[in-house]
Amino acid sequence: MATKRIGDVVLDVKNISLAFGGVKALTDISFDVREHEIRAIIGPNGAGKSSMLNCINGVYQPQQGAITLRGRTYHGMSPRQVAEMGVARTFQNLALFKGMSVLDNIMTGRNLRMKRGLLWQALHIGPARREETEQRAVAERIIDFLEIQAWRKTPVGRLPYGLQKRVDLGRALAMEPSLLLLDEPMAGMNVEEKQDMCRFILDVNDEFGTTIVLIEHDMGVVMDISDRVVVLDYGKKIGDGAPDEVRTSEDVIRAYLGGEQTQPQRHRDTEELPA
Ligand SMILES: Nc1ncnc2c1ncn2[C@@H]1O[C@H](COP(=O)(O)OP(=O)(O)OP(=O)(O)O)[C@@H](O)[C@H]1O
Repeated sequence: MATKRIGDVVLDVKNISLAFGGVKALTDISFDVREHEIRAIIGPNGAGKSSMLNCINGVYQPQQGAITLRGRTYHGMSPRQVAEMGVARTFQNLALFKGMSVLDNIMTGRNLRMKRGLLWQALHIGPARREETEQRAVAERIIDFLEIQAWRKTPVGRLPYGLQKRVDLGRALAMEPSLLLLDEPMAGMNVEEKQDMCRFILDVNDEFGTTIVLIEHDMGVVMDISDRVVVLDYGKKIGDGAPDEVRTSEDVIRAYLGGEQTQPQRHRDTEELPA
């Protein structure tokens, strides 16, 4: 296998602090993400992982700090503006239209790329029709890539959970992102579904060159596919480095195992760090 080429920093997260009233979700968090990297964010429940992704895609506006994507620093940008800069995400709790087909759900990811307005699309004439045909071709290519051709006309709500997660990935890929944020892509999956999802994430990273930031509770998966890992605990960064460095860090082991006597609810059975 060819050596993976990691490039320059594309996302720079600097001194981010975010609070909800008295709850400090994130305190002074800094880390960077390099081109073509798979960067994981891990930590026990409530550590601030989803809040971090929500800052990166513009859903939350941190009270302090700055996020810079490819040299552009966010200043009160909306999620749509961040998406237009090439950032797409999947969600912990799927954000799909259950009654719509696989193809139509993936087409919703193309909306950002549509040049013609809604009126043109509704009238379905001339350039709008041509554009829709082109957009459908892209959606069909994504369906082939994710090996979900057999269900392209099936309403998403009828699919098993693992396939719904794959469609959610397809909807995000339809935005042709340069930075893909994955919020617990393996949650609720069986072993076989996890293996498939791992393969697709690695293929997206490899074949499209997409940079990926992912939150995941399954430590085996994180250690297998990530280039570097950030560890959060109670909103603070307690580790940052290659999977092997993080795995052997005393602070990280303490956060996962040490708290077990006092706060068992913060731990999930899939969360254990492998020996
Ligand atoms: N919209 C919100 N309003 C109020 N508090 C919030 C909000 N979002 C997150 N929090 C709080 O911020 C802290 C961090 O939550 P967050 O969901 O980011 O953690 P997490 O690491 O993603 O947890 P999990 O693994 O359980 O999904 C928690 O104390 C949570 O209750």
